[in-house]
Amino acid sequence: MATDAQMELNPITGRPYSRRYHKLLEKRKKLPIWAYKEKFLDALAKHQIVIVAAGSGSGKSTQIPQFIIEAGYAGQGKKVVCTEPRRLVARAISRRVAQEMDVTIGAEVGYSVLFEECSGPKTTLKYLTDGILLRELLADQLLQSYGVIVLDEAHLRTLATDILLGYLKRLIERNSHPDLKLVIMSTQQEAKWFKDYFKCAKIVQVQGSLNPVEIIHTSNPIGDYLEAAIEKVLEILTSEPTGDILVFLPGGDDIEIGSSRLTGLLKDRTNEFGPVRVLPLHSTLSIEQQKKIFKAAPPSTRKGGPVGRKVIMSTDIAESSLAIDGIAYVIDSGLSKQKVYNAGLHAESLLVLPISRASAHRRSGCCRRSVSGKCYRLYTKEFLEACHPHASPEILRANLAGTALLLKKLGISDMLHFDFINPPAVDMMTSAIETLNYLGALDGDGNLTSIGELMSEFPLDPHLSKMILCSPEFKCSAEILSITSMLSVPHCFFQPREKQHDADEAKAKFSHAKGITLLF
Ligand SMILES: Nc1ncnc2c1ncn2[C@@H]1O[C@H](COP(=O)(O)OP(=O)(O)OP(=O)(O)O)[C@@H](O)[C@H]1O
Repeated sequence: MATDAQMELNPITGRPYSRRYHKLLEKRKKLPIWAYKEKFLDALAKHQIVIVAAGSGSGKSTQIPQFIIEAGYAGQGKKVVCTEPRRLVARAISRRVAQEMDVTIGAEVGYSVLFEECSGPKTTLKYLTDGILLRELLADQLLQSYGVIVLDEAHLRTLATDILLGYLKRLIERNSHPDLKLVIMSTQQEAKWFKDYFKCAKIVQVQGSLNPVEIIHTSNPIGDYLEAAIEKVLEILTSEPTGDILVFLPGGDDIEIGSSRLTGLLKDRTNEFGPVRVLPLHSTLSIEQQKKIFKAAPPSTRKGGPVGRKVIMSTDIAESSLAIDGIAYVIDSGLSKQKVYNAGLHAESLLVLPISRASAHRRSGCCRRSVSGKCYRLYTKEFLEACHPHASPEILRANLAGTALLLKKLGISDMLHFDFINPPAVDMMTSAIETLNYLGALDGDGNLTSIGELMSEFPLDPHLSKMILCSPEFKCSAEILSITSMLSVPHCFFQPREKQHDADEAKAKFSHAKGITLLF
């Protein structure tokens, strides 16, 4: 017979809660953030801006928006939105939250990322990328349709989050939307940045019950981090007790090569290592692949035999954006891919660079949630000491032409005096304004021209939007649209070193005798 708790009706759908809801609720109650629910809601009731300072895995991304909904901040035309810097994370977390709330994804809980809208008229909680919220400002400058805006992972300091912080600060200071509440979520170490910026904000510090981590550096620099990481995985599988392994590598190609090499090395060796599931984790993963990350490790294949494990090979996405349970060992290459703008060449590049000390700390923290763990750093202590304390905010190293155009469209004419949390260098801003002037988006007085107005409607680099707008004159719109599309998405051609020949053959189908390849 169903118990009273099982017969309880979901106030959102009017239907009894499912069994999965009750199972997930038990898990949710064990998250560190759960003990801070009242404290957080009390702070939100009394303050317009609340900073949640919590470590990775405390449950802030999934629970805080639900607490806000339960407390009645949505409804009467107002939504609660939560920004994530990464598309994959917005999708993954919103799906999980829909399950936890026992509703259908795309109905009451939805998400919106570039090229994908999964929400409807009933949506009251929406996860979206910070870039999408910025674009939404163009249609609703006072953000009238939002009751609460949650900026998650603010410590990552993406360009879009920094602009949103500046814009929302201005909106709140001018009292343009007095009912709006702003929640900023960050790791503990970086919360101070936001408190200094928003003096009137209330901080809610969330302490997690974390286990100790043993940190092991190499004594000498490593030549080939991928080989070293694979060797370390095999060593752990052979000599360390049960627990999953998380390997941090800089990019998708390393991850794909590493995963296929490791899978090959483990083939037919279940008796020795137990069943091991090797899983890549990077931005271009499908939803099906991404779901596997959260599934428990495979069970043992024979009675008394070694237990199963997961080995996840990931970019920095697992560092603080996605919390994965059961990790006992972290292997850290000490590297990540970072976007760098070269103002001289007017070109942006993705470079493999050393991580910051804060990043190394976060990576090691990934193995201290459920069991006490070990973090193997594939670099020396001296290497770490030479690293920057924090990654530099994207706004200090990015091409700002698109930002300048957007701010102009939002009526912020004096970008040089805009209150950014970290103002970019004056010459970077001047160069952005010069670019817009050169493209005809601004007139001599720095005002938006009519073509500048149109350009700002495209979620693209201003060079590309100008190119599209000029293409009808030269009767080449179809070609320009293809080129712009290819330039606006991540690299479309996957070329694993081990399958170079097959990859080249597949790519050759797209080449044209009259086409040329430009090598910079
Ligand atoms: N997409 C998902 N699928 C399955 N479980 C998930 C998913 N996302 C989160 N979880 C579960 O919810 C827990 C809390 O995750 P949550 O993302 O809220 O933590 P967090 O404190 O925000 O960490 P982070 O800063 O790393 O995102 C995780 O430990 C995991 O058990």
